[in-house]
Amino acid sequence: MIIQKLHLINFKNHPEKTFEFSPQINCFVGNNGVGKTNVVDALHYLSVAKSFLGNTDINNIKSGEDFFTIEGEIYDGEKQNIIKIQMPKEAKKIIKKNDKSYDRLADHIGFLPSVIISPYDSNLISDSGESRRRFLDAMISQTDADYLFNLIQYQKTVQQRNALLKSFAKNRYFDAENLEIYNEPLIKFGTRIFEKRQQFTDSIVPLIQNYYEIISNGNEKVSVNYHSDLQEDSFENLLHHTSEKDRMLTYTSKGIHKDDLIFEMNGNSLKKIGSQGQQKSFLIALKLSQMNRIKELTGKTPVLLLDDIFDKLDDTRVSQLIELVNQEHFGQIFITDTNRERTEKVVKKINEESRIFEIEP
Ligand SMILES: Nc1ncnc2c1ncn2[C@@H]1O[C@H](COP(=O)(O)OP(=O)(O)OP(=O)(O)O)[C@@H](O)[C@H]1O
Repeated sequence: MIIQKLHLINFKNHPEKTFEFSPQINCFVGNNGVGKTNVVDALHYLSVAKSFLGNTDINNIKSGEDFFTIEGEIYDGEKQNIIKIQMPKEAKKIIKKNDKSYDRLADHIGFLPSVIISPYDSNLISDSGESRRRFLDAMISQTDADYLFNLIQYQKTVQQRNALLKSFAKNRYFDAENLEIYNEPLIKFGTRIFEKRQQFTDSIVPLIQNYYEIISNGNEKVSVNYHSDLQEDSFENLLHHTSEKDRMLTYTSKGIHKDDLIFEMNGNSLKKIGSQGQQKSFLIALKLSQMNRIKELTGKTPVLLLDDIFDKLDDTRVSQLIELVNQEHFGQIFITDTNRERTEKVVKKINEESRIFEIEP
């Protein structure tokens, strides 16, 4: 997938801008705050119709304006497509492909797959298990439509079961049979999700380790372990054994909603002992592995968005990363950097066609 052109109107700090991209490497350079990340965020919108920074759509309309428009020309290997996202202040967001509106936003997901590596990824290491579960879910659902369906059903069932436990406590009453009604769907959907998460993690771990080894020049070893209550016992037994505890706690204490990914470096917690550069190298390895899997499972090469990628990496790691990009043919890449000289040096080393865009406020 190649983004050939991007046209922005009133998107964040950009009143109106047009970019014509190289099919290979594109760099946005300029001082802090000029709007480099904002351009990358617009590219992210073309992929999944939302910001990667977690901002609401309305906040992305340029201050004082009534709407924003992001328009992209995308070559899918056969033909040119126009994706247009319009966000009026007073109405709903509209997404059109070749002038036709999508009925559901979800129908657009998967047309232009992307992988973003940005400073905000550090949350994956520092935050609670919830952000890692969300990441795992997003990775799997990009290539498996059933997964999302199972997950939504599971989450609804947990909510209903928890509501029932709370109502038992409120009314000083307990009915084990009534609670059991929720166990069956919980087991059915939960076990499927568990198996898919386990399979996905198994498939991605060797890739992460390989990429990390290349970027770090073999300096450290990292590991990723999937932890789930369902590894201890069958979900049925777990629910059976914890029903008394759940009654006291008034929520479902065991299940895949408690899963986590454990990131380690040389056998210790990456969060505790990893330096900023090591953590960043790990996140890059993780995201490149995600890219590799999407490519393998969908046959589409995602666009790679690298926001502030070189910050905190030493020269050796930057060189290794460039070497990797050269070898693996990652497809179209977008890079932001405050340092034009460094960007020019990096781009020279990569044997691909490139364009550098100086972003001005
Ligand atoms: N809705 C908005 N309207 C106007 N300006 C906005 C809006 N949202 C963000 N901005 C501006 O965008 C700028 C930040 O842009 P961005 O994060 O893309 O900068 P950057 O070039 O990537 O900077 P850095 O090098 O520091 O990462 C800020 O000046 C901010 O005020």
